[in-house]
Amino acid sequence: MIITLTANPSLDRTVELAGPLARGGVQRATAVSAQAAGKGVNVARALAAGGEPVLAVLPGDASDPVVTGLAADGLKHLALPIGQALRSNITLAEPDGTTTKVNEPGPALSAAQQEELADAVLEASAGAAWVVLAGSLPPDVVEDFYARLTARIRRELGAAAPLVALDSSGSPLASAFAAGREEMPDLVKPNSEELAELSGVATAGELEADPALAASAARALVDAGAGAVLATLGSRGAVLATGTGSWFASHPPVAARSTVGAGDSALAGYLLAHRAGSDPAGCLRQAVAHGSAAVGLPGTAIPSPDQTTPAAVNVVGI
Ligand SMILES: O=P(O)(O)OC[C@@]1(O)O[C@H](CO)[C@@H](O)[C@@H]1O
Repeated sequence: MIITLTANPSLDRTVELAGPLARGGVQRATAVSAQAAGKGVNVARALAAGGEPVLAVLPGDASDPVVTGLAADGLKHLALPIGQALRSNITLAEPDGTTTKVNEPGPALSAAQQEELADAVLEASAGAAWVVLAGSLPPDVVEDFYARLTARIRRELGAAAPLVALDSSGSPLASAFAAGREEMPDLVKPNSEELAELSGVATAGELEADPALAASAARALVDAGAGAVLATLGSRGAVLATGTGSWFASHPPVAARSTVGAGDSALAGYLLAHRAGSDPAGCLRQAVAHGSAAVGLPGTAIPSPDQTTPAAVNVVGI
């Protein structure tokens, strides 16, 4: 069983354009779609598609389109009413697969609502294999929310505490590394921009162009206390650093339709392989297979394992 927390869920609206995005112009959409989403929700969808029992925890009223969407899709979830509408995030998808995203800040959560959300995750997590803390934090949520929740899960659940995976950005991610080693995630999944920001050694472009540099930045985060670092490098693939080594994996190019949800799919692929008992290189292989498959799907669509091609992934020690 895996629990996901999406502190700032969204209704992802995808607008498909007939041609390249024209800034300042008026363009007609060729298709629109909407899906209940947010990073933890996407991870939960991919896990469920892989046969893993999941519970997606999120704030949201029962009548909110995100929550009704999850119910309609049959994804097991626990939504805590907040008396406010969740956000809509817009993806503008161009025919060549370029995606431009505009994410709203989301509704502010009061201190009591933050506490309720943390309590719900704690309660659901007892005995789970993993808890995935994912995405941005809504306005007014303390920036070290994830670090505090990690510490609380370990302190209060002791031997029944799940492993903790963190996929966030900006200060919620940075504060996990500012915290003590006992608050560090067992797995952290930065993209190249987040790895660049955290490590301060290079730009995102430099890390994507040089997997050895990305691996050394990831290893530095393991040295700082993270259990493992799965860093996705866009179309280049991903690197994994753990206490026992580091690896780089790449996939032959895919015809890109939308990169939205690719990182979430990669994290889910890693977790599915980990649950199946794979070694680190095997987990990385499935992460890249899932991420690549997601890129070939429209909007925020999330792949199932039979849509992935792990045999096509090349994994090397780095
Ligand atoms: O604003 P955040 O929480 O950082 O990211 C939210 C989001 O962009 O992440 C998912 C893709 O990873 C989308 O479903 C969603 O719209």
